Amino acid sequence: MTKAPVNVTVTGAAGQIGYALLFRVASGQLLGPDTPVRLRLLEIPQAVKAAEGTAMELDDCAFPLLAGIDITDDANKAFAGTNIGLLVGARPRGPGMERGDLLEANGGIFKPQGEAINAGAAEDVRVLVVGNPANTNALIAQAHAPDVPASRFTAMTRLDHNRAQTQLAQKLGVGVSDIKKLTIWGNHSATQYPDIFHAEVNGKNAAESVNDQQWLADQFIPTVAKRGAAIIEARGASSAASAANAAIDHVYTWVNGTADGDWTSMGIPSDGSYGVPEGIISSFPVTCSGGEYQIVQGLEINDFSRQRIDASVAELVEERDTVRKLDLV
Ligand SMILES: NC(=O)c1ccc[n+]([C@@H]2O[C@H](COP(=O)([O-])OP(=O)(O)OC[C@H]3O[C@@H](n4cnc5c(N)ncnc54)[C@H](O)[C@@H]3O)[C@@H](O)[C@H]2O)c1
Ligand SMILES: O=C(O)C[C@H](O)C(=O)O
Repeated sequence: MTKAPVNVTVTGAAGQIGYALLFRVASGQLLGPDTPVRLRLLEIPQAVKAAEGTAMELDDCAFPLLAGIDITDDANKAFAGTNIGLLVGARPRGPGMERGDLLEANGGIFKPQGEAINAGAAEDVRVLVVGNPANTNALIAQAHAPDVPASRFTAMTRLDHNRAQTQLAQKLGVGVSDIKKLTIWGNHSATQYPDIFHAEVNGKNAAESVNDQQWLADQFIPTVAKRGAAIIEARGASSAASAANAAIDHVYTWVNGTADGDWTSMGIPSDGSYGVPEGIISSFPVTCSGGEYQIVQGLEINDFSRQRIDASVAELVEERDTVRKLDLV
């Protein structure tokens, strides 16, 4: 190892996604084969032992890039000096819980984690929130880290992006890498809008190649938007390996850049582009370069897309207003 290790904090490390994620981070897939990592695992006290078990397994892999593992139930220790924060641990929706209850319960997690990031993270810290409701949890954390640039707080819609890519490739009988410039707009929820109007399939416009408005409206969009629920129904548990894979993709692309002639989807604080109210964390098409992302500008939004983007953004505004009333942002 010649480079200094990058500190990667993973919350909810003993959970399902944590188990699918940590080995890939430690093997170099998050940051590349030349970058050593030091893992910081944050768990609630009852799950620290399970996290220790995972750490034993990580040790047993003898990953050359793994410079060390710290395990704690203290957010301040977990985020001290961290460069990359993967915020996976969240409170799942329980029986009889309303959306507002869920947001309040998650406020109890993401507020102190935002404060801990503000207090001690490295200057270049980059945060990905995976734990649901991811966009608004990211907003809560960001609101409590006033000294960190807001742009460093992102929410995961890469899983939705990857899902859309495969659905479209299967419809057209092409490979996933033949598809470029897909966009997920809005919230990581059933209101999200997967947009193929600017996507390209082997250089041709995807919507024109599909040429099937009914498939788009009645199959493609609901399949992508409700895929999480379909996985829960089929597995009896929410997506874990695919979510971990998307987290790896999100950070890898953010740090290493998008390919020429392509873009990706990230939940990021809106700068007002495309009529999305400033400050809410909404998914946009972005290009990445030099460790920074930029919203793709100048896309023409047709009426079909406008309605759907507006509906998902309205849900995000409602979530923001709920957490505002709870004094969480
Ligand atoms: N954005 C996405 O695309 C996406 C996709 C799949 C799942 N998710 C979400 O990711 C989250 C995690 O999923 P999972 O399957 O790993 O759940 P899980 O229940 O298996 O694991 C969650 C872990 O978080 C821990 N945890 C709870 N509160 C914590 C806190 N304050 N600090 C640290 N750890 C804490 C729990 O002890 C548990 O080990 C869920 O909210 C899920 O809905 C998001
Ligand atoms: O955990 C969930 O509710 C679903 C998850 O966000 C997913 O998209 O698979």
